[in-house]
Amino acid sequence: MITVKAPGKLYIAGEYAVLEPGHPALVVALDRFITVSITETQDQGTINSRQYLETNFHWRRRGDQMIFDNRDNPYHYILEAIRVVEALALEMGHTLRVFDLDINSQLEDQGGRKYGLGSSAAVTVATVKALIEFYQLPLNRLDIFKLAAIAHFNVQGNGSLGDIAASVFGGWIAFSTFDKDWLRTVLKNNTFSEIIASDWPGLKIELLRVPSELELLIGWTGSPASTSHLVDRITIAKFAQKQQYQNFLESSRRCVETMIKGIKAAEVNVIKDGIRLNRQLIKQLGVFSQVDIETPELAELCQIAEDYGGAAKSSGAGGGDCGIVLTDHSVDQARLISAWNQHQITTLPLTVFELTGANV
Ligand SMILES: Nc1ncnc2c1ncn2[C@@H]1O[C@H](COP(=O)(O)OP(=O)(O)OP(=O)(O)O)[C@@H](O)[C@H]1O
Ligand SMILES: C[C@@](O)(CCOP(=O)(O)O)CC(=O)O
Repeated sequence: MITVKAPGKLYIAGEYAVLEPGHPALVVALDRFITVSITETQDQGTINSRQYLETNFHWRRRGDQMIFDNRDNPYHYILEAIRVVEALALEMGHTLRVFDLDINSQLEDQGGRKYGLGSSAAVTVATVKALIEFYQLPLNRLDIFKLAAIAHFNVQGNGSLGDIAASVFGGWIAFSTFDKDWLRTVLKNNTFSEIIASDWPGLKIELLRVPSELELLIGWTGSPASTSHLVDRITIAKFAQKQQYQNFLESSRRCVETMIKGIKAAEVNVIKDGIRLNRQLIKQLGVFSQVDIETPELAELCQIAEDYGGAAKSSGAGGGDCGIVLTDHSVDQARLISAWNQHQITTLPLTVFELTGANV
């Protein structure tokens, strides 16, 4: 049996603008994981997720096809990840085999409510990593990003794939997305080996080291939000409010680039001010798009954190899920957390997950 894991993530800054190439976001991997185990079997394989226990998934192999009943299927990301890696394995001359997959997630609470920590990305990355080990494909981390990004893109279709980058590379990263029209075109005309070997136009993944006094606090509002639904609504506003959207893109780009410089120069105040400016930009985007990105619960979470000297904003698509706070020595974290508790905001006790030789 082979067991691999992939971490969840949170966006720190640059959300929505990062959907356009050339507009960076900051994103971190967190020390909560989705684990995938793969075991070779005969004839019939199962796909089994601890979070979907009633819906065991049965499949057979007919030649190079997986045969299953689509009505059983809550496993879109996993199946697409398998399809993509197996297509590459075939191109590389491997014979496909039958296996059981077992999935377990730490990215939701006991009651099955998601925290907004990128479970769809983590399950895709973990499945890709498991299959790559199973077929012993000689691939590097950027290859894994590309395969998982293709699988996720084929299912969700409207994300930047920064969540996949965080889950593959770990730590703090500056991420700019690639040209989606390019990917759509090459997927129709090229082999996976060719696509993996090419430079993806626009794609930039830079690993960053943040100053050690900078700490990340995460507050959870307890209400899940649908990222792809929120992104669709912003996409409508992008065409209806062209000029305001362009202004948003430009301001977000400048703001995140300043933050990246601040990180490299270890200037904590520049980074914190960047969070505050990015919060305002995203709030304005919500107002002119008429999308509730910073909900009243997220606004309260941020206000409390600001009262104690933290720099706070909604994380990711907003509409619920989590808010993030950057703190330094000047912030009394214990009092901030106790104020959050009094307002039904749950602190998620997570830290940034760095990939080291030992935990690749
Ligand atoms: N433990 C799991 N087992 C199998 N599939 C999972 C698991 N966790 C998540 N998924 C897949 O990911 C989907 C959830 O993706 P969605 O984009 O709604 O949430 P998310 O990625 O956690 O959220 P966010 O984008 O807010 O970070 C599920 O519908 C399922 O297809
Ligand atoms: C709004 C967006 O920029 C960030 C979404 O973040 P999250 O998955 O809601 O944490 C969308 C994306 O980058 O895919």
